[in-house]
Amino acid sequence: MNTVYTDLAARFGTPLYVYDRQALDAAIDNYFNAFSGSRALICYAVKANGNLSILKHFAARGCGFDIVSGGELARVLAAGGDPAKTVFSGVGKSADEIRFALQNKIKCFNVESLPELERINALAAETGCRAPVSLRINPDVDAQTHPYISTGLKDNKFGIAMADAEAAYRRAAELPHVDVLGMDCHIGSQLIDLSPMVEACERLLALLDRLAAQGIVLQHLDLGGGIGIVYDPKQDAEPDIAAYAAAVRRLLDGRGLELILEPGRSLVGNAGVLLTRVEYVKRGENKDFVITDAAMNDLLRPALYDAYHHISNVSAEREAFVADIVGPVCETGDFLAQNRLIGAQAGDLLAVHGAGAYAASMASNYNSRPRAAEVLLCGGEAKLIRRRETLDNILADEKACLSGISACHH
Ligand SMILES: Cc1ncc(COP(=O)(O)O)c(C=O)c1O
Ligand SMILES: N[C@@H](CCCC[NH3+])C(=O)O
Repeated sequence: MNTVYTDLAARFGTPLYVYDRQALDAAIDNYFNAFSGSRALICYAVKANGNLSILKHFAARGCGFDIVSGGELARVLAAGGDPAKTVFSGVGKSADEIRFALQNKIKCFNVESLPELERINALAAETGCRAPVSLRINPDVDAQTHPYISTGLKDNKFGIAMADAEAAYRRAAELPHVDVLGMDCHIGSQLIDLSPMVEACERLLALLDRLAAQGIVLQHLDLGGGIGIVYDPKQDAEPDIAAYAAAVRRLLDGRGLELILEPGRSLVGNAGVLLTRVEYVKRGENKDFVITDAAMNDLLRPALYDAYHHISNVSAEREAFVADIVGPVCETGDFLAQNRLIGAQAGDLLAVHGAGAYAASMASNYNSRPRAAEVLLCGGEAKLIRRRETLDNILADEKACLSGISACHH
């Protein structure tokens, strides 16, 4: 029995996300050690877990941030992160988001298309400044990951095609209100074999050389995020960050480029669990179900990608049976695991592992379920870093509009 988890569940209720600061530190140290000696800036990808206390911790550890919305920039600012270490990715940056980022003097826009480049130039002119830009190049490398989280193939919506890249850089160099600083890519997420990332780096460097020959000299190379984590200890191998770092450092040797990385999942994924209580065990003719108080709105990954998360019984070891572990949401796709060998009975506390990344940040209020609380373990101390949402929180914005509706009655 894990008494820490049992105590936390009793104190804060379930479902509950629990993160371990020591594990966050170990993950960031892993990157710092692998890239020590190179000019590398780690820009944590806020989308993986944007909790303000986690951002504050990464900022204190010297990290910058990778954002994909004005909302994520607001998070970085609220957490005391440095906009001058913040890069802005994403295919659909709105004019308001671009203005907000210009006003806050972010490090760089990772530009994903020519129309976006023109818009940034125009808005920088309007704001009376120059916009720092990098072009996100789609290297057409197969990341060999789930198709929904593969981003570096020609058919994906992300980045500027390699074939169009030189012309795009020439256009950027002509624009009066942008400073062309760098080049970036991000080929996908949850990569276990990192050789496609090295291949992408090689392709980008070849492009960088072709540009230099035309007088367009860049200062930084941003290789994105994407390094995977072990979700299933029986199946997954640990990605070799040190070997990846060594390969990248060899390729960059003597080039004087600043290296930027945008890891998300690999910094937080295995630092978190989702604690959930078993409400019922329902035995069926063909199938058994373990019904928990956590659902797809708390952890979407199994429903969305058929993703595997290891699930353990925190309360007791019991005789195991095969069951679907499902939540209370009214969707057949609402499962945390399917056909899983698990020993559990009503009232038991379960831990869903690998829930530090893309769990709380993808949570929703579907079925009017309040989003769960989040706790950060700091040594022996448990700190609440997000209060459990209340029904009042959920209803407030609609209640505020109700009187207008009654006025419409005929
Ligand atoms: C542009 C960009 N950078 C960084 C990340 C973070 O990726 P990961 O969590 O796989 O490290 C993502 C998400 O895949 C992304 O789209
Ligand atoms: N949300 C995804 C990863 C997408 C990464 C965003 N670019 C996951 O849970 O695995």
